[in-house]
Amino acid sequence: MIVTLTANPSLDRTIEVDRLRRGEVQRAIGDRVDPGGKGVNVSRALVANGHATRAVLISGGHAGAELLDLLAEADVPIIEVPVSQGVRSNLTLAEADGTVTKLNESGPVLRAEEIEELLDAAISAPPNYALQTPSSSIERPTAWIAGCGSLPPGVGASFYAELVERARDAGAATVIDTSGPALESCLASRPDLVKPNLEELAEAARTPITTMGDAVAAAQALRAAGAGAVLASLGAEGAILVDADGVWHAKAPLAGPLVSTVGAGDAALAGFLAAGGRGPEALAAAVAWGTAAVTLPGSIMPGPQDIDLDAVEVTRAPDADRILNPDR
Ligand SMILES: O=P(O)(O)OC[C@@]1(O)O[C@H](CO)[C@@H](O)[C@@H]1O
Repeated sequence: MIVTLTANPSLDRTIEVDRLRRGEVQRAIGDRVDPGGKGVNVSRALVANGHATRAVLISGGHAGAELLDLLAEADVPIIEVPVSQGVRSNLTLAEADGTVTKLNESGPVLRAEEIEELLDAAISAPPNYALQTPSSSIERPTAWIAGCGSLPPGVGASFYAELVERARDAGAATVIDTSGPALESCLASRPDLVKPNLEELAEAARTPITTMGDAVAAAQALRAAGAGAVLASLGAEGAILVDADGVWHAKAPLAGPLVSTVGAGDAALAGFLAAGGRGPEALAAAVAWGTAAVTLPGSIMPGPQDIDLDAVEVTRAPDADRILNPDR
């Protein structure tokens, strides 16, 4: 059982244009709305692949109501914490050449009691979630709690550190996927895993990253600061896993044209957790799920029909001199 916590979920609206021309009135050539927020996406990907999950998220306002409807349609089990201000809407402008411009609102201001309820919901929601199958009821204790995404206004940077400590007391492993001060301040609480992208990794380690060697050194710096393992997504270069056993790199070719990178990191994290949450097999799954996600529109999460584990190449001790390009 994997519980995700999204303190700042969103209604993700994608508008497709041929080419974005700033300052002009343009007609969309396509549009779509997806449920959004990083933890929400992780749960959506898990559901799409038949894994037990619960998405803990705030709810409120018109966007929040639409978000809940979309999650119900997708059969994503949720635990909602109603808050006084409305859930945000985020906008993606997708151009025909694959360029994506994303405009994320800051989100509702949360009150102290709402923040406390959110933490409580994540920790106490699912001690023994019973998954019903036709013949039996399988007990699934919470294996992982995934704290994902930005923190809305009013939520202090120590939110994820608090989550990690409470989860540890409750016997669950934790992964944190966030950026900036929220990422930096959770490290001292020793999360089992953090999942930065290249930019977030460079920011947290306070070092520019140009090569694979730089990325590995930055991941090692995050481990030295307290993270048990670092799963860093590297765009077209796949991902690296740096843990107590060493360094692995995994990469896969795209099975079709690149359509949207939005949510690909979330799909990768879902794949990693679904495959056990540690070691090279989980890294391979992360890259297979993330690579599948970028060939799908908006933030559609890949299902088994999209994911090709056999296409992933995993190597130990990757070439340190390899130049990394964050763009796919
Ligand atoms: O503003 P945050 O919380 O950092 O990111 C939010 C977000 O960009 O992340 C998801 C993709 O990873 C989207 O569904 C959502 O709009």
